[in-house]
Amino acid sequence: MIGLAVPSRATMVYVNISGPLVARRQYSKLVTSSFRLSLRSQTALCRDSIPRRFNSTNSPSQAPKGIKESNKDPKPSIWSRFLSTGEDKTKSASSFKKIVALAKPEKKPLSIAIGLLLVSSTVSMSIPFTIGKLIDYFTSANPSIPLGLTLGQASAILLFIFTGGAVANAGRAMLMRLSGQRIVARLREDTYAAALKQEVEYVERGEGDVISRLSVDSSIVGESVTQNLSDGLRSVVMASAGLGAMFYISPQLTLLMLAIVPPVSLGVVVYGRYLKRLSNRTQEALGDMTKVAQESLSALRTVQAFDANKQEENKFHQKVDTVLQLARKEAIASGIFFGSTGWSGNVTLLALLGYGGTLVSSGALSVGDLTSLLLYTVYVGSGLQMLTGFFSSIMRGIGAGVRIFDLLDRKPAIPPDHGIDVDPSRRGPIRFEHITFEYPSRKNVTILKHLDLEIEVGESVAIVGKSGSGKSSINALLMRYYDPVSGKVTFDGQDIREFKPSSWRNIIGVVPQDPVLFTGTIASNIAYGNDNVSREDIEAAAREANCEFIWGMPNGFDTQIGRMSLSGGQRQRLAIARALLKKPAILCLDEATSSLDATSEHRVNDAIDKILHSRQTTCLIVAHRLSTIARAERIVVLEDGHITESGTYRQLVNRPDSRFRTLMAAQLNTATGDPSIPPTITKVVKPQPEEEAPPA
Ligand SMILES: Nc1ncnc2c1ncn2[C@@H]1O[C@H](COP(=O)(O)OP(=O)(O)OP(=O)(O)O)[C@@H](O)[C@H]1O
Repeated sequence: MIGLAVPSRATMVYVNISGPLVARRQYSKLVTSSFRLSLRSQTALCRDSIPRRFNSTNSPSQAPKGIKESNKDPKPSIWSRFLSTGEDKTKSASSFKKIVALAKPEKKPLSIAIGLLLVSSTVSMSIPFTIGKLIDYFTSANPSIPLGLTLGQASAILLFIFTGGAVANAGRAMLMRLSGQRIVARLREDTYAAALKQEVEYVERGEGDVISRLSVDSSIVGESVTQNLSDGLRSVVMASAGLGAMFYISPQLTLLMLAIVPPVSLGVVVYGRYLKRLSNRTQEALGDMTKVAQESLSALRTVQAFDANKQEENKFHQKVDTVLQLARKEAIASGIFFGSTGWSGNVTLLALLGYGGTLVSSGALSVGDLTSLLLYTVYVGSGLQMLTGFFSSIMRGIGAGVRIFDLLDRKPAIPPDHGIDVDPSRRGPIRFEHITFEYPSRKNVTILKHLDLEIEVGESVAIVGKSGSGKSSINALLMRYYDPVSGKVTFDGQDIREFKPSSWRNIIGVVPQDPVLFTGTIASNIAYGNDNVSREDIEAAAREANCEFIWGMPNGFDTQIGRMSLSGGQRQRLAIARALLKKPAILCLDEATSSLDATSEHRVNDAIDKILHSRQTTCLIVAHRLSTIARAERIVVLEDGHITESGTYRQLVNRPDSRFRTLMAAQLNTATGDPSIPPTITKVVKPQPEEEAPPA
């Protein structure tokens, strides 16, 4: 086939045969880089934040939006794939506008780049003309050069012009790429900030598929405003300047070539739209795939303990297969598209050569002009082909933009910065007033039913109840991760919905069951979220939380720790220190000792005791262990969504028909297998002195 190559952006685009290659290369680049990026960022970003109830199996109710939509119509008609719906069109139009707006801060470098693009394209477009003139010069019996230049002078001028073109091209590529990367960086930061503002449910359930938006979608959008814009402009310049030059050389031959443009343009539009839809589905599928990988890799110990490698491989295989099926569809579509456009290009060239040959024979056209014209045809063809790529990339960018702007524009159900600030020194009772609550994702299940609970300032209250009775949900409401369906939670007589959630959460210290430690030093983990604290404050909090083990470590508070490098009890005490450093008005302990052995439990309880006795801190304790429960001044029993019993430990165990006693007896029986053990005595195993005491 015709082996002419014309300069393209990074590679040479070979007319007729390279279309499918380019498309395939771009696609495989997209898929592999998406996976690489997603996986890398997933692992880095989510290493420490696996939600407790995170579920990656995509039941229809939990599937991301796009997948849910595609599941609704398992057999869409061929045409429905090409045509956009009204809502889709509006979203795409607004996404396009926002993508253009993203480029605004880059106006200066982009304008320079466009100027350089025009220079380099003009130089490129002069090549066929020059080659034609050179052929005529060498084949003429009476050669002459315009302006009376010698061949040497003309060659020197041409070399100078081509060098200038190459420099302009290099400058254009550099400026475009840098602007693109800056746009991607801004987009990522904004997307990340928007994700952090969302309510926990949205992110934990993977609804926003934040990771693939951060990694893949932002790159696609960034590319579409810069690289694609640059390529698009270049191809427009190539196609239009090429056509102009062709008209100048031979209008008849140009009209012959133009006969092919309308059908190709229609194909470009249809193919572009199809690609956009396919690309959206591919992004969703890639998101699913990385979620599966992320979940199992972050739980590698469990996977290996259950010898579940094969099971995980199968799960991953299914997700990879979905991506592959979509890639197959795109491969078929691009094969048909590029095959047919390539074929039409070849036929046009042959027709031009045939008709042009007769014009040369009749003396109506010189050999040089025919050569120029054929070269311009290749340029125009290549320009059109690049426009196809440009169109489909823009479509892909718009699709990715829709997904990113969905998240950027999303109003969180509980905006963290709305409301009034809470004075950190403020103290007051907490009241749960007639609370009815259901999780937004399970609206048909009422977890709390008209629950009333009051906790006085400085009082410690333990909530007990069967597993799944809603104890942690009470904590979640207090933290304002959710709002009740009806009723209200008040602090010092004021509805907590009036407070700015970030400021409200700041006066609460939380010690969860499985505390998360972030990569960094012990000191930075204790000071987490607290920028202005001294080393003395950190050490004091650690001392108060019985974290003597820190003084025994080689680098003390500067020891680097990862998520898994401390024991459960040590992590728990570090979490207590972290909570204490805030000097919180309210402390929430969510099953802080439930997974610890007796020795660690004792040390943690000892730390809890100090808080209960020495501070004016209101404590809400969700606990299973008797040893922890008994420390609270008051115990409330949660059953069937409301409080059924309330009193001190002694009051509750001595009550006839005590529900608390039944609950605890069941626990003890399960633990010991001995139904005769009375639940009235809290036995705390005296620990062996195991750790170095902290310096006073
Ligand atoms: N994010 C959530 N979305 C939907 N349902 C949830 C969510 N979190 C908890 N649930 C459900 O709400 C109910 C109460 O859960 P909760 O965690 O409050 O119970 P719990 O008493 O703390 O249980 P446990 O003692 O086992 O930790 C359970 O049925 C649970 O499956």
